[in-house]
Amino acid sequence: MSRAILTLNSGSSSLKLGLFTEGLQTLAIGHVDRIGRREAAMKIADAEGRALPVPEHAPNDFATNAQALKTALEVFEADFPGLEVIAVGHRIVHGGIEHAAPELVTEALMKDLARLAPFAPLHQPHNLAGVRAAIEAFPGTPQIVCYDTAFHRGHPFVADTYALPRAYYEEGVRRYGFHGLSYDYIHGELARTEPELHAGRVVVAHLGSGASMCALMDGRSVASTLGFSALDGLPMGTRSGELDPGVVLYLMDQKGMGAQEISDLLYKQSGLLGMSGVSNDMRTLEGSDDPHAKEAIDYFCFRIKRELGAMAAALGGLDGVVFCGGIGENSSATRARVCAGMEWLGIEIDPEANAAHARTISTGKVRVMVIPTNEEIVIARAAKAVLAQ
Ligand SMILES: Nc1ncnc2c1ncn2[C@@H]1O[C@H](COP(=O)(O)OP(=O)(O)O)[C@@H](O)[C@H]1O
Ligand SMILES: CC(=O)OP(=O)(O)O
Ligand SMILES: [Mg+2]
Repeated sequence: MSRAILTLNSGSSSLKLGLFTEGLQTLAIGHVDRIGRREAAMKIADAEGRALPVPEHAPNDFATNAQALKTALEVFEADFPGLEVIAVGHRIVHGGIEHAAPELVTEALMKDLARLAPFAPLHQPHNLAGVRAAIEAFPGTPQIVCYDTAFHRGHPFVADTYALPRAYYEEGVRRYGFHGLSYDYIHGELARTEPELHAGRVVVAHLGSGASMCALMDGRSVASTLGFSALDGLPMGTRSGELDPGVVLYLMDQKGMGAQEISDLLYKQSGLLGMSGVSNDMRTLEGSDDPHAKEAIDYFCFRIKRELGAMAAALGGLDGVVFCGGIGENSSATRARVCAGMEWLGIEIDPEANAAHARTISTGKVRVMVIPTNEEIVIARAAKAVLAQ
């Protein structure tokens, strides 16, 4: 029987599972896409990217995150019979002020993390449901959590605060930033393969269903476009991104909307979906000739460009840009749009390298790279480290 570490990562529309040896070699990565939609499906591949069998499943096996997780675990067990899972690592989106280092799950910790659910309603409840499901599936096995907010906790005060009365900052109304596991991975890859660039000023654009950008100085996060919740900054699949708080006051005062209604609007009906009226999925938008789909893409790219300028200012210059996440890794059109007209900042793209998704796609003084992110291995490393403590 071989021993393995399992990782779970519940995104807002997808679920990723990783299976690793104790030595952190990848055995398999499973991916359930478009959860809750008719096209939802699971893929599982070995370390070389070769597809492994997915047994027949009913259409509603992936109707909710919890169902998708149950189905995915069955697929893993069928493909790896007799496996002994020695630890399960989980991505938890929000760690709040108190939680940064990866840690073992206890009942008290689960309660504490559940209190943060209102800060990240699209993620935290799914994340915690994943932990509960894994406890049930692997009773007695250590469950380890690591936090998407942790990588940003060293932000300078000006990048960590809002201009509210001080008491709000003290009680936790801060700019946390997210996608920290992804940025941690990219920082590690840069340190390993591009040490000079790593020592410089790099903006990483994590563009998936959730999207954000992070300014790295010498490998440390100094600013992020996401703030208190996973709603700030860039527009996302179904989330508005940055919004004048006056809009929220208007919705309350003039339209009589309550908190739940506004929350649904901003988390689930806005962003690429709301603007286009077509889809939250970049692949669908790129294939659509609806003018509103085009406008949604225009806005997405414009905001990334604007934030890139802002982050370069926060860094006092720019040496590199890294694209990652489902859109960042796969949409050459988005990368080309974001980089167009940025020569003033030293950004120039080689169209052929960009179309081929090459690791380096730039010709100018700023190095522009496409690095596939790997939140799963970051979770597995954390789980192994906590096990060894
Ligand atoms: N080949 C592609 N071209 C354009 N967009 C893509 C492509 N493949 C994936 N995407 C987009 O990536 C996004 C999902 O990113 P991902 O990082 O998997 O999301 P999540 O945040 O749910 O983990 C979707 O908008 C999807 O359309
Ligand atoms: C924090 C966040 O937006 O996560 P995801 O990209 O998984 O939705
Ligand atoms: Mg994601």
